[in-house]
Amino acid sequence: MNADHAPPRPGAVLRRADYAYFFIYEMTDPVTITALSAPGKVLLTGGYLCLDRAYTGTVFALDARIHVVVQQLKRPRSANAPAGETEPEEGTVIVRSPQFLDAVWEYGVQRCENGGGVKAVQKGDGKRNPFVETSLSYALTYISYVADSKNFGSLSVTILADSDYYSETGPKSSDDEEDDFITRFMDFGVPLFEAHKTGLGSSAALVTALVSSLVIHRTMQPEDLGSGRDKLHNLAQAAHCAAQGKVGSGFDVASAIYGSCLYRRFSPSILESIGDVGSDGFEERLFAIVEDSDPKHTWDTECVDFGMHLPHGMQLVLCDVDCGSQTPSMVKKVLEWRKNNRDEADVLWASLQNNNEKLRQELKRLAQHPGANQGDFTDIGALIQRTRQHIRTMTRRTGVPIEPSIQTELIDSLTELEGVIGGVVPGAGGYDAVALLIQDDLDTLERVKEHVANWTSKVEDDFGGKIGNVRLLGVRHGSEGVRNEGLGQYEGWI
Ligand SMILES: Nc1ncnc2c1ncn2[C@@H]1O[C@H](COP(=O)(O)OP(=O)(O)O)[C@@H](O)[C@H]1O
Ligand SMILES: C[C@@](O)(CCOP(=O)(O)OP(=O)(O)O)CC(=O)O
Repeated sequence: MNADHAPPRPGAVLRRADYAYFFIYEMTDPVTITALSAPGKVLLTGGYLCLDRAYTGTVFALDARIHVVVQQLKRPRSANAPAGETEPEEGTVIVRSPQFLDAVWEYGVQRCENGGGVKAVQKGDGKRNPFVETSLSYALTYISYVADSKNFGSLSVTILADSDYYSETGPKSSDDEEDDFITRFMDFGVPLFEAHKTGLGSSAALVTALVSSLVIHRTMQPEDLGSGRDKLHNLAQAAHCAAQGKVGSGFDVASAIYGSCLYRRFSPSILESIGDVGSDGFEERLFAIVEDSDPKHTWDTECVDFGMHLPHGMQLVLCDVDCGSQTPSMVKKVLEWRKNNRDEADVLWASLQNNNEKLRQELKRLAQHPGANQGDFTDIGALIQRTRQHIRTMTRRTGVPIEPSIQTELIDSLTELEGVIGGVVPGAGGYDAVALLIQDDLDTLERVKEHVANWTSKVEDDFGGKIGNVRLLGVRHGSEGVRNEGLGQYEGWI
């Protein structure tokens, strides 16, 4: 590393040595605490379709967010330390998720030979958290490569999640601002791995907030978040895919970074040859992926209209059915059916894409021209119904419970309520939470709440499923992606 390197010109494309400049000159006295959050998601339309780049998905970011606070426990060795000074002992990263019982993971930082990067190695024999572990390894590898230093000091990382990510949390008062504030971060009182997820995309929000906070903490300033967003997206997609053990469409990570958007996925080949942390040359491959510097594998994610809002007078709510579905096996079956029935699938996929696009355009038109519809969302309701018809065809033809009949019954009955515009099974569908577009007023909210509180199914499900308690989650449309956070809200938790 050359400490005499000249500062990069403002606006210049940064090279590795430039990062080293920042690390030496700007980061020798690093900020001691960094806090960021990233939102959960709901894929309103485009489930299964958006796995293929030929189609798109409309994804809404939610106001339920996962927060990560990084604190520097021990400063890294100064870059100006005299040559030959012995390296201090290896750094430690302690990760806590204090809302859950026994959710503490302690990692040693292992430097790998032959450019293999930096591996977070869990100490002790507690249950591993692959999303935390992989995010640490990927973020620390990237940071150490750009800063040309493997010295991080010791870090403490605290994860805090909004209540609606998990079903255990009990009904949250959704129209009482004060209650919402008091219960912002709940003590869930259960071990993390026993918590029932509501399907808002906790792992994507977590990975995004975790890698972003570490990179900002060590190689950028919080003000750089906007300009660094694309790189953080690339890093978070790579880490999330590795932790999941598969390349999904990545819509959840994209919305965690950019917020609500029309999403077209990246070409899977971009991440296919990255290899494992520790393999020879891993750090260089990861760097090329994050910096988008490999001309053979250029990032081609499209997030159109990101940060988009719902039309004035409309709100998005979710009704949790406390059941959950198995997305990977559903995806496998749907894709298999598509492969074996290509002609039929192409017609169905095209009809869905076409109608979903009309729905998105109408939402956009109304958002841009408040008052154009005089509060009448009938057209939106009709487009939602059409999309659902296609989804039900998909359900019948694939034999996968995307919109099983007990969900049809629930959504139909909700749609009949005054003020409810329409509802869908978002994402992969199944027995997950249903998403409703409603008129944004307290009476409608009250009607929905009451309806689901007294809900009992009267049909026999076509896939044998059962709905437990249905409850209106407190979560709403959030639109914004990853963002810096103030520290006041974490009092008592960090
Ligand atoms: N609050 C949290 N603290 C630590 N890890 C978490 C937290 N929330 C989620 N995770 C990690 O994400 C995993 C859940 O990811 P996944 O099964 O993909 O669910 P989701 O559909 O919510 O993304 C958990 O098993 C855990 O590893
Ligand atoms: C099928 C999909 O297109 C959408 C799945 O959406 P969900 O919102 O159901 O996802 P999970 O939270 O991971 O279960 C798969 C994908 O796009 O990766």
